[in-house]
Amino acid sequence: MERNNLFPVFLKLESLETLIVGGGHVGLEKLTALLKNSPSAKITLVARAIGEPIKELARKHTQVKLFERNFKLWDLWDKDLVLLATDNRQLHETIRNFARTRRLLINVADTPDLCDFYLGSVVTKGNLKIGVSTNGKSPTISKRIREYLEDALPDNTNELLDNMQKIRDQIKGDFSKKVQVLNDVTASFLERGGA
Ligand SMILES: C[C@@]1(CC(=O)O)C2=NC(=C\c3[nH]c(c(CCC(=O)O)c3CC(=O)O)Cc3[nH]c(c(CC(=O)O)c3CCC(=O)O)/C=C3\N/C(=C\2)[C@@H](CCC(=O)O)[C@]3(C)CC(=O)O)/[C@H]1CCC(=O)O
Ligand SMILES: NC(=O)c1ccc[n+]([C@@H]2O[C@H](COP(=O)([O-])OP(=O)(O)OC[C@H]3O[C@@H](n4cnc5c(N)ncnc54)[C@H](O)[C@@H]3O)[C@@H](O)[C@H]2O)c1
Repeated sequence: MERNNLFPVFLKLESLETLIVGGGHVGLEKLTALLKNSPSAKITLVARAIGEPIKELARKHTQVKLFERNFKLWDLWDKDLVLLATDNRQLHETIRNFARTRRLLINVADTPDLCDFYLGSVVTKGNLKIGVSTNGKSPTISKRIREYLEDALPDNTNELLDNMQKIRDQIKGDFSKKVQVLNDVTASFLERGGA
C-alpha cells in the first residue's frame, strides 16, 4: 500500500521569518491559515497588487509587513520559509530554484511537485493541535477529517491537559514509574470524554 512519508513538525513562526508572494485569493488563504494558528507570526507579504482583505488582516496583526510591488530576489535574503501564491507559474519556478540554492523551505500554491512542505488541515482545542495531511491526494478529505475531529474531541480537552501538567509536575520517583502513572490516569480518556 502507498503511504504518507511526510514528516510533520510544529513550527514556532514567531521566531522565524516567513515570506508570502502574492496578494490575491490564494495569498489571503495562506496568510489566514498562518495567522489563525500563529497570530504573532512574523510575515512579510510582497505582491504587485494586494487585496483589501489582506490589508485589513495586516492592520489587525501589526507585525505583518506588506509591500505592494513586484517580487525582488532580495526578498528571500532574510527569510526562513517561503510561500508562493501568484498567478505566474514561470515566476514560481524561478523563485523556487533560487530559494533552493539558499536551502529555504518553500510551498508553491497548487504545485505539489515544487513544494518542500504542504500546509495541513488543523484541529485546535486549547493546547491540543492535530495536523492532517492526505499527502496531497485530497485537501477536501483533510478538511472533512478536521471537521470530524473538531466535533469528536471532548470540549474539556484543554482542562485535561492542564490537569495532566499538574500531575506531571507532582509525580516523584524514577522516570519509568512516572510514565506508568501517566499512562494509568489517561487509560480511559477518550472513552469517558475526559479525566
Ligand atoms: C489543508 C489545506 C491547508 C491550507 O491550504 O491552509 C490545503 N488545502 C486546503 C483546501 C483546499 N485546497 C484546494 C481545495 C479545492 C478542492 C480540491 O482540489 O480538493 C480545497 C478544499 C476547500 O477549500 O474546500 C485546492 C488545491 N489544493 C492543492 C491543489 C493542487 C494539487 O492538488 O495538485 C489544489 C487544486 C487547485 C486547482 O484546482 O488547480 C494542493 C494542496 N493543498 C494543501 C492543503 C496541500 C495538501 C494537503 C493534504 O495533503 O491534504 C497541498 C498539496 C499543497 C499546499 O497548498 O500546501 C486546506 C484545507 C483547510 C481546511 O481544513 O479547511
Ligand atoms: N483562487 C482560487 O481559489 C484558485 C484555485 C485553484 C487554483 N488557483 C491558482 O492559484 C494561483 C493564484 O490564484 P489567485 O486567485 O490568488 O490569483 P490572483 O490573480 O487573485 O492573485 C495573484 C497575485 O499575484 C500577484 N503577482 C503576480 N505577479 C507578481 C510578481 N511578479 N511579483 C509580485 N506579485 C505578483 C498579483 O499582484 C496578485 O496579488 C493562480 O495560478 C490560480 O490559477 C487559484
